[in-house]
Amino acid sequence: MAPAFEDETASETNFSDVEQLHKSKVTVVGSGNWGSVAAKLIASNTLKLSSFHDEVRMWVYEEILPSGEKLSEVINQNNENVKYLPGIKLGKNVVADPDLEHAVKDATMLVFVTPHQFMEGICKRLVGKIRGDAEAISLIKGMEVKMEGPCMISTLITDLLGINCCVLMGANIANEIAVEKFSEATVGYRENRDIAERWVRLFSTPYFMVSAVQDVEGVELCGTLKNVVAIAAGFVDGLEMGNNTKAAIMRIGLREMKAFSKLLFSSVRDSTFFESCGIADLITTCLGGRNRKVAEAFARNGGKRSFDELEAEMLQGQKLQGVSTAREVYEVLSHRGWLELFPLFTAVHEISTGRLPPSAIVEYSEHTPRLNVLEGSAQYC
Ligand SMILES: NC(=O)c1ccc[n+]([C@@H]2O[C@H](COP(=O)([O-])OP(=O)(O)OC[C@H]3O[C@@H](n4cnc5c(N)ncnc54)[C@H](O)[C@@H]3O)[C@@H](O)[C@H]2O)c1
Ligand SMILES: O=P(O)(O)OC[C@H](O)CO
Repeated sequence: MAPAFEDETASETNFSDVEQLHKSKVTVVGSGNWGSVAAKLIASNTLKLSSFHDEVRMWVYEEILPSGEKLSEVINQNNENVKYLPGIKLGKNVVADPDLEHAVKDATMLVFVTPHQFMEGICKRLVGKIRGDAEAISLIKGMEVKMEGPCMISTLITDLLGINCCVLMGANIANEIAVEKFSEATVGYRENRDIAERWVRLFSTPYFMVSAVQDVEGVELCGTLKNVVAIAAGFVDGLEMGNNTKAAIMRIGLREMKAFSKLLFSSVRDSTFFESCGIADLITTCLGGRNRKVAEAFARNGGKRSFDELEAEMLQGQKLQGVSTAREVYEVLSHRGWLELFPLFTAVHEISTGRLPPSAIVEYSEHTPRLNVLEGSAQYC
């Protein structure tokens, strides 16, 4: 009887090996505030969905904590990112890994969620280190500006790593999702609806409702540009200009977001601005985001303390995206001769760099009728 038993065990093992081989393996590249919440969301789903491996690997940019311990080790001991998401359990199937190459090597689904300024360096380190059949999604709100022009982070990932990349953006203040308050998000995809649906399944929970639209650039530009408008909203708050002024800034900002997106990519759809990634993210960021908060402090101090100083003091290692995005947008605008067409975006950069006082945010935004020039206008790239 012994051999028969052995045979059965062998065939069961083989079957389970084959099953395991076909399961998607997820790695989250990034472990800041949103990166940690994304890992938590995903980890709750991989336990329930049979097409995914239970374990979710999370790459941690290693840091030594004031206690002298390594952040990655503390995350694995406590199942909690004590620096970037204190007080929240990530799920026991989240494994923090400080070795970038090791973290990604077996992954078939890569979730990129770091501050945008680090992504080019990370992608360069990953060339030749990931699986050829991997799929990616970027949760990163930001862009790079190259000699050739602006480059969205999803494009950077595709160009450097040779893999397809969707995006996920939305009205998603991480700390609220961490405690499971209801919100929505938008996946942007290029062609393959099946892959978009796989991402939707991986992220969706009863409190995190995800839908997909075929407009990668539109979704990603909404997430990127709203951070510039949030800086403007923070200036308005710091100057105590009131709700009407803030609403005006948000309206003008949305108009500039749409015009800029459509000038860069004629494929961008109007309807995308009505998804969670559009108007909803703009509202939540201008009400409760980090960009708004630090910009408010900047204006209260009359622009005398720099954003770098305030960011370090107020965010304790978390990073703003709006100031660098305003600079990147400004580079595109000045290179293409569009500065006067985007007075709000232009003013945010000039105020952030100290060339104009915070009060210029309203003076400069008076010229919005110029934007009419852009409505339904030609493509520039
Ligand atoms: N936090 C939110 O509420 C939220 C929500 C939606 C989208 N996002 C977007 O997600 C992206 C990531 O933001 P986050 O909130 O997870 O991060 P964060 O700002 O909370 O944390 C900064 C992260 O950068 C890491 N880091 C520092 N120096 C680094 C380096 N040299 N190389 C690589 N990494 C380094 C830190 O370890 C930390 O993980 C951003 O594009 C942001 O706009 C954030
Ligand atoms: O805190 P912020 O300003 O980086 O914004 C966070 C999210 O992008 C809101 O959706």
